Amino acid sequence: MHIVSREEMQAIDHYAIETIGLQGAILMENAGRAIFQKLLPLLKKEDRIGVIIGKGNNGGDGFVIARCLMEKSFQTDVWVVPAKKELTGDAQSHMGIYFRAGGTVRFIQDEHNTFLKKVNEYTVVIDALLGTGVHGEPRSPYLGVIQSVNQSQAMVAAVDLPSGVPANGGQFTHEAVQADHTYTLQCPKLAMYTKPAAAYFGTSHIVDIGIPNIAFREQEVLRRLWTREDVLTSLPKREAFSHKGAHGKGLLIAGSTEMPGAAALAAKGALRSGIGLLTISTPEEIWTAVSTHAVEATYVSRDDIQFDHYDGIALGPGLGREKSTAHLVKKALSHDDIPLLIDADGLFHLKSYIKLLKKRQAPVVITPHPGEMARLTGLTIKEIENNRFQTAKAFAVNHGIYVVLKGKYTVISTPDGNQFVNDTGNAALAKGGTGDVLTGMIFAFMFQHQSLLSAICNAVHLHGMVAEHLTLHSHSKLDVLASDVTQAIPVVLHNFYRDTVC
Ligand SMILES: NC(=O)C1=CN([C@@H]2O[C@H](COP(=O)(O)OP(=O)(O)OC[C@H]3O[C@@H](n4cnc5c(N)ncnc54)[C@H](OP(=O)(O)O)[C@@H]3O)[C@@H](O)[C@H]2O)[C@@H](O)CC1
Ligand SMILES: [K+]
Repeated sequence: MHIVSREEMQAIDHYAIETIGLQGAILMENAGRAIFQKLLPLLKKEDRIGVIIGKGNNGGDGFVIARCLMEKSFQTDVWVVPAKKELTGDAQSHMGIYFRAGGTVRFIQDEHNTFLKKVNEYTVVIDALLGTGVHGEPRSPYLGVIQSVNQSQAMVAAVDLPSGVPANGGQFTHEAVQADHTYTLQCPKLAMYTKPAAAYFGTSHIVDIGIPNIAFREQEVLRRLWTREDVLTSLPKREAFSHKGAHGKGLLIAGSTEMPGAAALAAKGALRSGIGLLTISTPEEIWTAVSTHAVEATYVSRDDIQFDHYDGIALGPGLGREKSTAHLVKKALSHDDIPLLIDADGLFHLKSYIKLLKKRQAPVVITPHPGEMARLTGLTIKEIENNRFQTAKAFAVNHGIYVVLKGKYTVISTPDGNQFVNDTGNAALAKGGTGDVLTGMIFAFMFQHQSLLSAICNAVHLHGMVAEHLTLHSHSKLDVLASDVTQAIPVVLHNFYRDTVC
């Protein structure tokens, strides 16, 4: 499923209307009807419903929903913000259809006090004020209407976007509709996966309005959600006659005397995700501590590493930021025909050797959180968070690497500019050590998947699913530990393999 910017959505709409000939009024009819069908199970006959309509096409969708509600005899008031003559185009057409079908409306500017009273009495409000056409802070009278919707106790169902939320996300501080449900038309907009916009959506529903796929292909939208179906069709199949050497001989350079746990967690993540052979390089003082948790691994001293012996290298978790560990990053980068995964303190050192990235033949994957990304790019964390998609893509393309920018919605960017968003996981993962487990999972998958991209995306997806599994069955979001994540990988993998179509 594609994820689009406001401009891409407008271009896709335009293509569907002008080139394919699927008229705007038809798309609007499809949108309103499809939203109504999805909304219907949430409605009760005794509900008092207010449909609130703005002057653009978002309002036009509202007229279609109002007609569907009227046909099913729901108690509905339709409130219109602009004067009648301000409505144009498809919205005007659907207002006409609504009137000729027997509908009536009230204008907020004529009955402002009644609107304020009524909005508090509604049990359901349909927000069809502003959609992708909004720019900047909602102006009067929209701002006041948004405030009264937010103060009401009604369940708020937003059409396409909660009104006032910019479709492209980014920083904003103005008031916007706080929806309980948002019915996003055709495909998600960037706002759904960025802060602070994502918090306004409530439960998101994607509504198919019939725009043909060719419209997306023609616009070359390079961003999409990585779905459960993607995982099920790309999980690796283990050949009956395979042997341990066929599933990756990996070197994990991780851990320090202060952070032995990071090495253990990354190792456990890799071992639980199917790596064939794992060698861990940690300071010798902590071999015993780490090997208690990773008995299946072998160990190598930092001075004795033979980089060429491995199919891939992961480095960084708990490595430490001393100069003595920096040369390991340089050495790993210099062995340019070995795939490399860099995380945590490895990313700290990477900044000094960033030019080596372009010289490599084998792929590099980095897994920064926004703080690490800020350090690598020289931007602030705020700048990263406000432009997650753009900064991650620019870094991936400029350096020819895969960037896994972690967060509530982790964004995976490829060297050729494609981006994939992960929507699994929850706040149980907001804890030290869970990133180390993810590094281990990606590392193990790198050796076993058909493509590096599906290896990375599947690991991120399953890591999130493990958190969801834990909080659904046996844990709260507070008490999940990174070691719990490693222990629950098997049940989640088991469930996925049960459903797999590989
Ligand atoms: N195109 C299609 O095929 C389909 C589109 N569909 C639907 O159309 C929606 C997009 O429609 P849209 O482009 O008309 O924009 P929309 O969000 O309704 O509002 C624009 C109006 O708001 C106004 N306005 C802007 N900023 C403002 C502010 N800060 N404060 C106050 N007012 C502000 C602006 O006025 P202006 O500022 O330009 O004078 C303009 O009049 C989309 O989200 C989806 O729901 C579906 O029907 C499927 C088919
Ligand atoms: K809306």
